[in-house]
Amino acid sequence: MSRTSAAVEPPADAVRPVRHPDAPAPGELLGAHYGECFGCGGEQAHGLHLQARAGEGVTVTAEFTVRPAHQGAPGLAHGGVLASALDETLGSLNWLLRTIAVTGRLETDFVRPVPVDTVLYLEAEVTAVAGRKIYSTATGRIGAPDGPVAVRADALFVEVKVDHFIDNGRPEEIRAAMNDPDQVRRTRAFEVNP
Ligand SMILES: CCCCCCCC/C=C\CCCCCCCC(=O)SCCNC(=O)CCNC(=O)[C@H](O)C(C)(C)COP(=O)(O)OP(=O)(O)OC[C@H]1O[C@@H](n2cnc3c(N)ncnc32)[C@H](O)[C@@H]1OP(=O)(O)O
Repeated sequence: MSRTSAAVEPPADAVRPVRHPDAPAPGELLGAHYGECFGCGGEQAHGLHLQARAGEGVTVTAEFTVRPAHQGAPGLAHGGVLASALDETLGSLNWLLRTIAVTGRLETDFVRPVPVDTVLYLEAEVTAVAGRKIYSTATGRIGAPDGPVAVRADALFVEVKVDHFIDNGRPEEIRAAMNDPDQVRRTRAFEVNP
């Protein structure tokens, strides 16, 4: 059962997404965009530590293991954590477009409960682009990459300038990010125009 709303349906003038020529090759890990990111950062003790891998076209795959820190009901993943895993996987797609974008809307279907220790196999794809709006879709399967679908999502990301973060982020983290040569390099790479 999927009840996708019109807000995440591409408009008639949307175009197919174009993979950036410098996007990582299919099979390559994308790496974290920020060490403290709850979704992908290696420095967040209870984060998802999700690792996304480039696929063909504008697609990615990712895996996320549900840990005890991610529970909602006893022994089961919290729905918000599963939505975070979908959000992070969908967000990582924008790296293949070399576009900085944030989630405007995320519509999630929770199809099956996901027990602790389960590996969630995620796949995501950008389906269309209309100006600053990026439309994408994702599924998360349990047990195996071709296992039963447990969660799925449709999303609208909106392209932003790096100023979005500089103007809105807490100054101490922004300062630290700007002093981290690695973060600056990642951000510059994002800013390259196609
Ligand atoms: C060196 C130091 C610096 C550090 C650099 C770091 C680089 C990091 C790199 C990468 C980070 C990636 C992070 C990934 C993490 C996973 C993804 C997330 O969880 S992101 C967090 C959650 N999301 C938000 O916090 C957004 C909060 N919302 C906003 O800021 C605004 O609402 C925003 C930007 C989404 C839109 O605001 P507007 O003023 O720019 O633009 P308007 O005109 O409102 O919208 C543009 C178009 O989009 C539609 N739109 C916007 N929101 C919509 C919605 N919710 N539903 C439907 N349509 C929507 C509008 O109707 C409009 O469409 P029409 O052009 O008129 O056709």
